[in-house]
Order: sequence, then C-alpha cells, then structure tokens
Amino acid sequence: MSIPTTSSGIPRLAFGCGTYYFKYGSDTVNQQLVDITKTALSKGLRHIDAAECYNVDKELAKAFAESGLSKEDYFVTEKYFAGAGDYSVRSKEANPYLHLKAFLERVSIPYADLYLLHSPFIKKETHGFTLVEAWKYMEQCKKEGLAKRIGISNFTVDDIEEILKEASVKPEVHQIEYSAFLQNQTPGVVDFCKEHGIELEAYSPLGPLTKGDKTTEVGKKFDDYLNSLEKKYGKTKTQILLRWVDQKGIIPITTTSKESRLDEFLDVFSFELTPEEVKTITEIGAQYRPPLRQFWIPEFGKYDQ
Ligand SMILES: NC(=O)C1=CN([C@@H]2O[C@H](COP(=O)(O)OP(=O)(O)OC[C@H]3O[C@@H](n4cnc5c(N)ncnc54)[C@H](OP(=O)(O)O)[C@@H]3O)[C@@H](O)[C@H]2O)C=CC1
Ligand SMILES: O=C1Nc2ccccc2C1=O
Repeated sequence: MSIPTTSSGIPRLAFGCGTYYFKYGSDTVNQQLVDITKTALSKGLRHIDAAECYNVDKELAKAFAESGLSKEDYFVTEKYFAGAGDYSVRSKEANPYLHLKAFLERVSIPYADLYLLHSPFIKKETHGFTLVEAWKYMEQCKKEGLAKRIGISNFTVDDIEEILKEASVKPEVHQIEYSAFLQNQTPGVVDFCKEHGIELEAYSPLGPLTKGDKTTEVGKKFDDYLNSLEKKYGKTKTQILLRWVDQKGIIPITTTSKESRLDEFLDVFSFELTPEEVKTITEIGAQYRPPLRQFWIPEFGKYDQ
C-alpha cells in the first residue's frame, strides 16, 4: 500500500516525529522512533514530519540509512525553531539557512522536501533578523536546492500577508493545528491559504478522539455519529477522522507509538465519505465549545473566548 500524493507531489498523510516522540533537551537516542520510522518507510508511509525542536536528527539519520531507500523514495519535512511568543527560546543555528545546512549534514540527506518556519515569532532584537528577512533565508534554501519546497507553520493571516508583500517565492505549505474540533487555528487562516494556493497540513487531526470530551452534548453527538460511520464503512474512528481531514483538502500529520496503527494510517484512502458525511462531521465538530486547542495556547488561546 502507498499513500497518494497531492497534485504538487506531497504524500497526503504524514508520520510525525514530534508530540509522542518530542525529546527537546534529551540526548538519548530513541530506538523506538528509529524502529517505527523504518517500519513506516518499509510499509509505504514515507512522509516524515520532523523539526529542530523535536531533536530527532540522530534517530532519522539511523532510520534513513538502515531503510535501504534512496532519498527520492521518501519525503522529509524539517522546521526551523523560531521559538515561542515570549521570544525566550530559539534555534541553535544563527539563521534558517544555516540550520537547514546543519540538519542535512546531521541526517546525511542531500535535501529536505519541505522546510518550514515553525512559528512566526521572529524579531530583529532577539533573532538578529526580521520575519521578512527570515523568509529570505528560506528562499535561499529553495534557490540552492537544499529545500524542494518552503513554507510556514502557526502563522496568522497578518503574518502571512507580511511575508507575501516581500516574497519572491510565496509559502507553498502552511502547517497548522486542525481537527473537527478546531477548524480555524486563527481567524480566517484556512480560507486565506486556500485562496492563495498555499497547501495546508493539519497537525493533531485526532484531537476529537484523544482529547474530546464525550460527556458534553456535542461531544456525545459527535461520537455517536462516528460510531455510525465506523459501522457503515468497517473503518476505525482514527481512519474516519484522518479521511475527513483529507477530504477537506488538508494533509493530516499524525503519529503513533504502535506499529499496528501504521496499517490503519495506510488504509485511510480505501474508502470515501460522502459529501453529506463530510458536511455533517464539519457541522457537528464546529459546535464543540471551546474549540479543542492543544498547542500554542499562550499565543492563540485568546481566539477561543
Ligand atoms: N507545527 C507544529 O507546531 C506542531 C506539529 N506537530 C506535528 O504533528 C504530529 C502529530 O501530532 P499529534 O497531536 O500527535 O497528532 P494526532 O492528533 O494524530 O494524535 C496522535 C496520537 O493519537 C493517538 N491515537 C490514534 N488513534 C487513537 C485511538 N483510536 N484512541 C486513542 N488514541 C489514539 C496515537 O496514540 P497511539 O500511540 O495509541 O497510536 C497518537 O499518540 C507531531 O508528531 C508533529 O510532527 C504537532 C504539534 C505541533
Ligand atoms: O510536536 C510538537 N510538540 C510541540 C510542543 C510545543 C510547540 C511545538 C510542538 C510541536 O511541533
């Protein structure tokens, strides 16, 4: 089994090396991540989502080398660690261009398929360059072939507009938190990206399943509806939610601690929800209050009031 790609060549489901595997600040190599990445690659799940702050370069270097695959056979995303909204932490490297060069050397691959600014929290006083200048470093990465595509993560519409004003290459991908219970990470961002031809990736797509409250009226209604779809299609709720994200035109980024679940991920494209079912999940999910937000709460929680 393999994962279909978008028209621009991005595999339509990714395996994430953050969250469960996030090990910022730890130098111990996580053999579980090495093993599951190798298994994912061998099964055909070949879109790997990494980031500087996940600190998984050693694991990826090992998994890729031991996979026996050539670079063209798998898709790697890396993210430059811009830091958080309090500007207290950031990348070890002096700028996004130098970070990507160091990453490629550490992981022993010639290029990244996608390189993202992990967040927009960049300013001259703390980073030595502005957000627009950071984007220029990203453009340099693309120009030199170090990154096939460049993009952003966790940007508001205003942040994207700031970049678009000065960009020679516009962001090709925007990675945001997105699930049935959080359908706009920040106001208007999904429609804005769609209107500007920026492909969207959804992290934490399974939030409704892992963190949703089934004791609320909407949570229960949503779960009941997923139960009915589970029965109809003979697919798990995990698969139904991932397929819903895909049918919304967004690339889900999920992860797992269990090898058995990789087969579930690989079997997301063998069924199709009807337009009415996609609409019903969208409508019930949108009623969930407050929206289910798991990341960047100090920065974006204000939008949930
Ligand atoms: N750009 C950014 O700022 C961010 C990017 N990310 C990226 O997105 C990736 C995925 O994020 P994440 O939030 O983990 O994504 P998901 O919402 O897909 O959650 C994945 C988790 O869901 C669990 N799960 C799956 N099915 C079920 C089920 N039926 N019942 C209970 N639990 C289930 C898995 O556990 P199990 O082990 O049991 O399968 C796994 O730990 C990250 O690894 C990272 O690469 C994440 C956060 C921020
Ligand atoms: O996977 C992730 N876990 C995180 C925690 C805080 C900020 C970003 C992330 C990720 O990208």
